[in-house]
Amino acid sequence: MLGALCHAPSSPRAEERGGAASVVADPPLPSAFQIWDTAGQERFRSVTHAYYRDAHALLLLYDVTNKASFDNIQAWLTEIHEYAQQDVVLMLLGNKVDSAQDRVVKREDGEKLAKEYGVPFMETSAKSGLNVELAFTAIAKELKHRSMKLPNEPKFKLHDYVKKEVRGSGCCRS
Ligand SMILES: Nc1nc2c(ncn2[C@@H]2O[C@H](COP(=O)(O)OP(=O)(O)OP(=O)(O)O)[C@@H](O)[C@H]2O)c(=O)[nH]1
Repeated sequence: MLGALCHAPSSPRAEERGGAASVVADPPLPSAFQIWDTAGQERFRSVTHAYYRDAHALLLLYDVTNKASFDNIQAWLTEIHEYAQQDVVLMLLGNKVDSAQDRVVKREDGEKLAKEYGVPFMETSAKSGLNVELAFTAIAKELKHRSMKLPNEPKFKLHDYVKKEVRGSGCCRS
């Protein structure tokens, strides 16, 4: 699954492209975000990039109980490199950590992959809510800081923020 975030301007300029509507940020200060959930399945791959090519941020999710979803991440990253905006904010999320007994992808594997590609990483659970708000808050803060570019404010560091705020699943990390 791939989540795409776009700044949503107050009067959106939506463009129909190949059947997909994308919203482009016009004003420098976003007041809201549009969140798109795109299909993660291989058979939709050829149309998915139409949904995320104008996105300002992409949340790349795999399922910690499904090794194939983790193995797909590299292909997604290659795709994103080709089709997404050059300065798109990326975040890798290992979801379903509430299903500890079914876990097949270790946290360390996610961390390693994220490090390889230089993207922030955290494990999440849509079921328990673990780190879900944090993931969106971190992306929102990054996009806000980028669009405001206040010269006297210290630069927001997404990686550092995520490292400081991230919570573990309860079993292994506080
Ligand atoms: N236990 C658990 N189940 C989850 C979690 N997130 C999603 N699910 C379940 O996993 C299944 C698939 O969820 P979807 O949200 O459809 O997955 P998806 O990745 O969007 O699927 P695609 O449309 O193929 O991209 C559903 O049955 C969800 O209820 C989670 O954090 N924990």
